[in-house]
Amino acid sequence: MEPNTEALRRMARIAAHLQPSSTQMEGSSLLRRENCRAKGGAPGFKVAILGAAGGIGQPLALLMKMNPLVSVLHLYDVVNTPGVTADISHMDTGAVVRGFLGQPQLESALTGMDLVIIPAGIPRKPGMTRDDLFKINAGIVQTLCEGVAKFCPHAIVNLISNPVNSTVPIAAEVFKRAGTYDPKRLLGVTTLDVVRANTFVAEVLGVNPKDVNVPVVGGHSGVTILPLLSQVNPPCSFTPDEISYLTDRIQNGGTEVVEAKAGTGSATLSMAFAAAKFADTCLRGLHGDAGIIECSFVASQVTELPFFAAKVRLGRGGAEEIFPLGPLNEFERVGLEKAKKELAGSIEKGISFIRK
Ligand SMILES: NC(=O)c1ccc[n+]([C@@H]2O[C@H](COP(=O)([O-])OP(=O)(O)OC[C@H]3O[C@@H](n4cnc5c(N)ncnc54)[C@H](O)[C@@H]3O)[C@@H](O)[C@H]2O)c1
Ligand SMILES: O=C(O)C[C@H](O)C(=O)O
Repeated sequence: MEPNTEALRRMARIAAHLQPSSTQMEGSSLLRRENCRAKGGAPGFKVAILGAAGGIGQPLALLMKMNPLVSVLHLYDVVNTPGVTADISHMDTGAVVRGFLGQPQLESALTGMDLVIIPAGIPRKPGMTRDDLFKINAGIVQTLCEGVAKFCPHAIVNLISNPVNSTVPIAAEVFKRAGTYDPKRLLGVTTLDVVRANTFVAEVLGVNPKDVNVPVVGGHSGVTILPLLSQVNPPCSFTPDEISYLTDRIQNGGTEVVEAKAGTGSATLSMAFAAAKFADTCLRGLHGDAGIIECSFVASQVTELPFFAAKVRLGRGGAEEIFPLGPLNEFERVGLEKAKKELAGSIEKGISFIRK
């Protein structure tokens, strides 16, 4: 390559990196940037985290910065993103990190994104249910999803904010109203239930959790969290006492953490791990990898309810296939009826929040 061609390319790369959105909160580092030869952007996907300065958002940002499938990472919050962005951006991995602060910067945060992960909203304190978060989080999710509909309508959305059983229907209604709804691209994140189930089942079996896969269906709250212990992979059996212990522990894993944190929040680190795992499966699906299957709370016809968590196959279009629940034992059939009863109310509450 001619030396002057390489110099021109370098200048172009620097100019591209110094576009307005990348400098919004970084004025003081501009001079130092101008001395850089180039800022290499790896090929890959563009990912935004909304709520990036929070308990989940920060470790999730760290994990997404480590993901080789991510080329650009946008960190948006209503507080503290300058510090989080400066910190994460020093990691020597390929993804270019940009920070965005407050509603006026939501457009820049979202434009061009392939995947939007939403952990924005308040967490539980001891004694609260996830539904107690509805009052505040419903409005936050509505506003952010209105932004997604406007600025990156084709992005895949991973919704973490609780109560997931209601916030996913809220997001669906926002997208329908905007005319951008694609049910395959809206995924409620229930991976933490699977991560917990794998961990607790592995403890009982005395094996490595990496070698265990427990399908968890239904929703993400109390009895709606339905682990299918009859379908554990690799196949195994449990005593009635083990089934009762495991079901209870998986359904109440969130509360276990809320109580242990004693008023300072809910699961953040294990959740960031679970969210990063789920986001990675979505990106691998977008990338065209085959056989990517995870549980997620999605629009579905697996039951008579409009939304249900089940195993889904992730592909270029998002949740491209939703698998039936498979054969359930009597204990699971009873659990399914309880789950559906509670889920119906939570879904309706989310839908009517937007349709009101
Ligand atoms: N789906 C799951 O499995 C799961 C697991 C754990 C927690 N959660 C939920 O995730 C949410 C976040 O939990 P956390 O522990 O990170 O809480 P947190 O309070 O530590 O962080 C939330 C962040 O959201 C930000 N935020 C608030 N309003 C916003 C807005 N309009 N736009 C952008 N950002 C905004 C806050 O500034 C804060 O930084 C809670 O609702 C919690 O219940 C879900
Ligand atoms: O329990 C919570 O409130 C947070 C989250 O939903 C969890 O399962 O840890």
